[in-house]
Amino acid sequence: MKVAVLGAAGGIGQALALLLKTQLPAGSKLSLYDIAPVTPGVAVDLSHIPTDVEVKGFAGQDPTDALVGADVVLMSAGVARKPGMDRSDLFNINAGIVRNLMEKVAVTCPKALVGIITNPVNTTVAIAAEVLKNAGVYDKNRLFGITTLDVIRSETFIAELKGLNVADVKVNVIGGHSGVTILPLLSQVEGVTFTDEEVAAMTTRIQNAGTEVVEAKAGGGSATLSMGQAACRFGLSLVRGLQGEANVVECAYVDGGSEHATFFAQPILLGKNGVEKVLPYGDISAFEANARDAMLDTLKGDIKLGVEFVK
Ligand SMILES: NC(=O)c1ccc[n+]([C@@H]2O[C@H](COP(=O)([O-])OP(=O)(O)OC[C@H]3O[C@@H](n4cnc5c(N)ncnc54)[C@H](O)[C@@H]3O)[C@@H](O)[C@H]2O)c1
Ligand SMILES: O=C(O)C[C@H](O)C(=O)O
Repeated sequence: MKVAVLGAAGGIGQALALLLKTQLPAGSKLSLYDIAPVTPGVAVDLSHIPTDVEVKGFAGQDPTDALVGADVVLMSAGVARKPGMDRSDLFNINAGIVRNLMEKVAVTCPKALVGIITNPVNTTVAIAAEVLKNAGVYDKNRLFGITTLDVIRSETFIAELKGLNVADVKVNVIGGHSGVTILPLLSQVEGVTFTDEEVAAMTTRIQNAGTEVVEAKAGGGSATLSMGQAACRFGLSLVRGLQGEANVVECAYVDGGSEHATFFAQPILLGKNGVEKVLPYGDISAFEANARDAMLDTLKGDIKLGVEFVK
């Protein structure tokens, strides 16, 4: 199994690479690419950790060598938010970065499962899809916007609020990955009841959690360590699916035939070809149905921006 991380010298990339080096199955290969010249050094550093995962690092303008033979590509290349910015403010720089990298993916490893971390995810995933379509290699089951950070935040915050063991808390988060498009389905959390006030406050906290980190880092970037953990969880789930493990389910932002929007985050069953099945997200409360319907214009606008950028 070969996993390539694009943006591997960055805050997320280095955390993710460390977690993958220690958690990928024995015999895996980890390929690190970034434009930053330090990247081969990051790989040498990681290679001294005694696990059976071979690490190679690549720097420069062309990711091709890092992508050859990749089964999974996780992309965090791009710029991060500073206080006062929205994720959509990253579009001007990150759209071109994602397009250029995806053009290389399309040629070098068109069958790889690709997980996009680079913001604004609602838009960059649409860009990635258009690039793959233009190259004639688009398979909607192999492209994912990684929204796992919203899931692990939900699990953490609910466990804290309700005094639960976080390992027992499972939450679906649907929609997209920014502001009102992040919708945790609190009504479905087993063994927990929330007052209306708690639902409103918890939903807002989860939607604003990225901004919470951006402000706390005071100009030093956005979530990197929690995102490294989230991307590792999702990347390992992709690998487990590829290896034929049964019942691997994650929420992700996919082109899954949703009635709501071309791309929509919801639970998916992962398998040997990526998305095995898009799962229904189940019954939701009136509050959640209203929030879902209210987000759709924003989400569709974000997607349109990505499609038009490539056209
Ligand atoms: N999906 C999510 O939930 C989520 C969570 C946190 C952050 N993010 C996003 O992830 C991205 C990365 O965040 P970060 O904190 O790691 O930023 P960072 O600045 O620490 O790292 C980004 C890395 O990308 C590299 N890079 C830039 N252009 C490149 C290119 N063309 N090819 C290869 N590498 C390139 C940079 O050299 C840098 O090492 C940001 O867009 C951020 O908003 C997404
Ligand atoms: O908020 C950001 O800009 C980064 C990321 O999308 C997050 O949710 O932490």
